[in-house]
Amino acid sequence: MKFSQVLRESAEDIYQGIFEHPFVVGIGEGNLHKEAIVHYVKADFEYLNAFMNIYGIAIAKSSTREDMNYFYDKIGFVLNSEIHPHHNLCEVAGVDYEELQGYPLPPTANHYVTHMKSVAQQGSMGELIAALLPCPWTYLEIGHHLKEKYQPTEDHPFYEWITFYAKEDTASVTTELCERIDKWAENVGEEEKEKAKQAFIKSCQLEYLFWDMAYNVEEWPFSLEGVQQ
Ligand SMILES: Cc1ncc(C[n+]2csc(CCO)c2C)c(N)n1
Repeated sequence: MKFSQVLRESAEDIYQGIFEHPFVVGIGEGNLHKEAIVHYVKADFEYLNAFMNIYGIAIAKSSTREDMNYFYDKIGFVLNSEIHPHHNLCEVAGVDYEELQGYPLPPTANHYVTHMKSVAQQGSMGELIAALLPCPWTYLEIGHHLKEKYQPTEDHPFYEWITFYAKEDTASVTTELCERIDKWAENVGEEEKEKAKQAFIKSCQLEYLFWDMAYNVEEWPFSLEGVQQ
């Protein structure tokens, strides 16, 4: 069995939990509350910045031009395309996207980003990819799941969000990262693979918790004023 399949199977319960999460169900049913949408976009804008930083770390760790070009290209995609689903959410919530930018990450989102960054800095290329993979892979499956279950038409409030993630682009980044990690796994021992699996599972758990963070409008318990992020 390919290593990417081992990873996916090890997280089956988390994927199912994500499909059933009230935020994800709320996208499908088109009845998400505004506070949750706003909280999600604020945190996700910063999450995407961190995601691009990590692609930058991947470039720093790359030894071939092909790898460098690959991660460079992915930064471009996050910069220019990942904003479309955010625009859809902002339209539904009736807020300007610019108003939701520059906020500190709430605790759970901060935890997720810190996990990915520390794995990226300290781990192997395989661990780095494992920590990043749940991001496109869970969204791709959410997109497919919602498309199939709710069969949204253009008048659905989250039609663009759902169709964006069910599209080819999210599928191809998932497939490409899987191919990369499968190739990496062919040349490393069990211990290395186990570390990558742990990084993958933790990111899956944190994907679930990111939805929870947004749905419950999670905040820091005390003011962050004067605290460096
Ligand atoms: C918490 C969170 N997880 C995943 C995504 C989806 N996503 C972010 S960047 C990217 C492309 C990777 O090259 C994808 C699919 C998100 N927006 N927010």
